[in-house]
Amino acid sequence: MREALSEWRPRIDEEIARLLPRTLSAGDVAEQFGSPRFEYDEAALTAALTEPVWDLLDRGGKRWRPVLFLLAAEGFGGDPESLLPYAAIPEILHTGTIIVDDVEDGATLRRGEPAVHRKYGTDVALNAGNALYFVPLKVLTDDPGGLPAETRLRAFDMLTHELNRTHLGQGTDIRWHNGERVDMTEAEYLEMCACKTGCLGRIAARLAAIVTEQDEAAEAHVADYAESLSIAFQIADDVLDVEHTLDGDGDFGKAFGNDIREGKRTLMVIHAVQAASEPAAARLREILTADEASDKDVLDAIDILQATDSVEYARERALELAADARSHLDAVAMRDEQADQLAAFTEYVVEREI
Ligand SMILES: CC(C)=CCC/C(C)=C/CC/C(C)=C/COP(=O)(O)OP(=O)(O)O
Repeated sequence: MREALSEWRPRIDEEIARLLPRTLSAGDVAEQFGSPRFEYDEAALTAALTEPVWDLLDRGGKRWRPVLFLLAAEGFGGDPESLLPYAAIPEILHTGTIIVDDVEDGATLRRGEPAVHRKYGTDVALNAGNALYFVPLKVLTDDPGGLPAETRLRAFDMLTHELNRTHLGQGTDIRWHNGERVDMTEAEYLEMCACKTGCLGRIAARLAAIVTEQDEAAEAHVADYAESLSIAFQIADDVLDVEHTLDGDGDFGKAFGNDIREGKRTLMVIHAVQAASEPAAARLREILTADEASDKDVLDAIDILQATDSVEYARERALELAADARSHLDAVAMRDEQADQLAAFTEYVVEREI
């Protein structure tokens, strides 16, 4: 899987650059929005719209959603080379959501450097991040794959549905946070996660099925594979945040105790609140809802997660979700080589260390 990620990465970035030029010229603006009524300042346009986005893209990111798209599309018999413009869609959307998410969470670091809003201001970050949500619509309008009109409508319909659900999931998480709730059930948590995180994976998978004209059953199976994979990814990511905090590992690209300081409701937290003694659960809630958690608070919270075996529990759930993803894949008729690579993806997700 790691090979597929590094092999496709430069091609994916080329496509993103075609859709989002690093330097935005007045000509690009005219092409996209019609003749301007005044002379645009090219440097200002670039600074407002593309520089912050490329700053974030150049810092890294795994690009696993486009690779999932390419493998699934090839597995369904499509030509990945000619479908590359569609591969950029989930990455561009993902980039928009992490910029906005960092504003909403008050995050300090992203991919090892100041979050976009910390570096460029909240106004610039929100505007540039939100603008990314519209780029996929332009890809479908421009129609680089020469798709029939009804296929493009199917893709529009899918994007509308999944992006709405992403915001429903994010909204639910924000409400829990603002309401200082930590007593959600695991089922509620997994549903929130399926929306907030799973929908972006579903977009990559469903798009692959749609542009290669698969039937609805195949689209549903590959979407369910991607949803379980994405939730496993999220849980593994949350576990890594705890592990890297304990190791003091700066390479992870997030601040010490990032998730605990942000008061993030993770599967570990939900499990610990249920499994801990009343005083320990109350202490965990106090830390997660504090305006500012100290280093000692972070370590106390991690102690509670460990004492209740919540880190181990989350790791096991991530493994179960990875197995569930593989079972959905088994139901899809796909070329063996790509099906095997997509199955290997589920192992990569839970085994990765960064
Ligand atoms: C509507 C809205 C704002 C929704 C927010 C949704 C959101 C930010 C969910 C978190 C998803 C997640 C696991 C990000 C890390 O992805 P990754 O491990 O692929 O990160 P990478 O690209 O840095 O590798």
